[in-house]
Amino acid sequence: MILFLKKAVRKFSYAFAGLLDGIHNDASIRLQFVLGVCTLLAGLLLHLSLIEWSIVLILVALVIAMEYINSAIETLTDVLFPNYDRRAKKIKDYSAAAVLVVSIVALLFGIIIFGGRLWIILM
Ligand SMILES: Nc1ncnc2c1ncn2[C@@H]1O[C@H](COP(=O)(O)OP(=O)(O)OP(=O)(O)O)[C@@H](O)[C@H]1O
Repeated sequence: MILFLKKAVRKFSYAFAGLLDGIHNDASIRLQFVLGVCTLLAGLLLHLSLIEWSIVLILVALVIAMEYINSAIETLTDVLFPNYDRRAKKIKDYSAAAVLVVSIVALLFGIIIFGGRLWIILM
């Protein structure tokens, strides 16, 4: 049991180190964190409902997680293909497209949720 807990703590510390490394060394990840924090602050200001908070939190986490996966794939691709290679281009472009899809959905939900709240306040 203690061995299992030690292993779990070690795994968590690796994941946490990855989290911090991304924030320190990857501009795209940092940007997503900044946008995420701004979104959460806007949510606090606009007093979102429970269901709105649930959607916002899921989407903020999803976009940030996708950015981490995209960066990991980019790093791996750079190792596997140090020179120009059309397979590397495909891998990186598909990976970036995945982030784009989630980001567009998050943006649309943001417009609906935050736009709706502003509409209620301003009317
Ligand atoms: N080895 C390669 N072979 C072919 N095309 C590549 C290669 N590396 C990058 N590319 C192309 O250049 C684009 C940008 O790649 P890059 O590695 O600069 O990623 P990025 O999107 O700028 O991310 P970041 O700035 O976070 O590194 C890729 O989406 C891909 O189209």
